[in-house]
Amino acid sequence: MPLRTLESLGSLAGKRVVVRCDLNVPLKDGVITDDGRVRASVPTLKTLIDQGARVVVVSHLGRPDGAPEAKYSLAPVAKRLSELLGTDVAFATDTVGQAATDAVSNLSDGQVAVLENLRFNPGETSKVEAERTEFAEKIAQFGDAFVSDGFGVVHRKQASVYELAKLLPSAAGKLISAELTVLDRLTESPERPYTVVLGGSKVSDKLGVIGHLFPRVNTLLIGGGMLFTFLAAQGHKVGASLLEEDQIDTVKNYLAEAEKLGVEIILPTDVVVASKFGADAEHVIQPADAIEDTAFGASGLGLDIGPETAERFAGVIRSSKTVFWNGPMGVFELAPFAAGTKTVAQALTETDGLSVVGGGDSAAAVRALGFEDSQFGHISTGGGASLEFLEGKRLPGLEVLGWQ
Ligand SMILES: Nc1ncnc2c1ncn2[C@@H]1O[C@H](COP(=O)(O)OP(=O)(O)OP(=O)(O)O)[C@@H](O)[C@H]1O
Ligand SMILES: O=C(O)[C@H](O)COP(=O)(O)O
Repeated sequence: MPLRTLESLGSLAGKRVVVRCDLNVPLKDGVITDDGRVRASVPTLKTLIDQGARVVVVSHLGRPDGAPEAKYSLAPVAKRLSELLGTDVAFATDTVGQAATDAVSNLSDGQVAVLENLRFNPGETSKVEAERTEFAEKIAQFGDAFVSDGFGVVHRKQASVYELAKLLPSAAGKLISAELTVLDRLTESPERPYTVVLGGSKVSDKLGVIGHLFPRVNTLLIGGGMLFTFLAAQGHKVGASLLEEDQIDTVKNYLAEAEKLGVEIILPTDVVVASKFGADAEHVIQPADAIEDTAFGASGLGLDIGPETAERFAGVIRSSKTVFWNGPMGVFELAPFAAGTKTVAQALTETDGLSVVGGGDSAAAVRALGFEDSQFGHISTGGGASLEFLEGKRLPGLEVLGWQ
């Protein structure tokens, strides 16, 4: 069955429409550092406003633990959304309490309200289906229809992504439809060589995906926080760098399996090792198998791939016909550790094949480093979501909308 699109909901004039967006943007001291995901939500919201719907926007931000935490408030996001839509946007200081009830009942046709962070409520991410359903029922009271448009979160079986879609007439928004059109090209006979570049810090999420990519790709380039688990699997010491010790055996198996299947996994040969996590940290370029052999010893932190590795990765990317990149190569937010990410981004702009960047932080990285969205084939709002889509997995947030 194909995905149910917005049109399948018929006229939404005068109806209350709950829209699940992924407005999980990077914030620094309460200021949005990259508004890409807010911009990406605009086409669907504008369509609904133009139809005269009463629009109730819900989203998560970060990973709060089921209770309010000021630094994860969606208030700055609601303000930015109002600027981008060119209209007032009401903000409710809770998700399903009195403030939300008032904000929704005060909406007139064509008006928008944003409710506070879904993940301030334990029901949103609960492992217990009944608890998720109970929370979804509370959100469902605010809508006559549900539009799911948070592509970045369709891989999560969470109340507002999955259960809510079963409680109201539901359909995918324009962002999800647009993302699937491009990502489908990467799953249906991609041009080869096909290279996937992986980095970032959500290491355990992404390590789980790697094995499933083997039948699909020719080369995997490993950078970012996950490279250290690979180095550890090869028997190297990694100082105080990010490491998933319980994944070392899995990674060993990956290395063996990749060799058997003829998939090339290219690991860094040099790493930028820092004395501490900070822009003013002392740092040196170090062979990847000698991370602890610096003045910082076992407290040294690998915060970027080294220049030799970056150039090697760039060469592979430039000669690929299809490249998918998820996760920064280093801590690009700190200038001394941005070079690897910049070299890889530059190479993606130079390949004559299809280049796709996936992930909130990856998209933020390329923009922060001065690249334009138009220099890439596509910038996906989904990090984990796009990766799991590429591995051919059935994603709950898409299945519930009819996608097969
Ligand atoms: N060596 C490293 N050590 C620690 N953190 C790192 C390292 N390399 C990259 N990072 C961090 O990884 C973060 C991004 O990781 P993440 O996995 O969230 O990326 P993403 O997939 O683009 O985003 P998302 O999954 O949120 O859409 C950045 O904040 C960056 O600083
Ligand atoms: O940043 C993302 O990839 C999405 O917003 C999903 O966030 P999560 O990994 O915290 O579920």
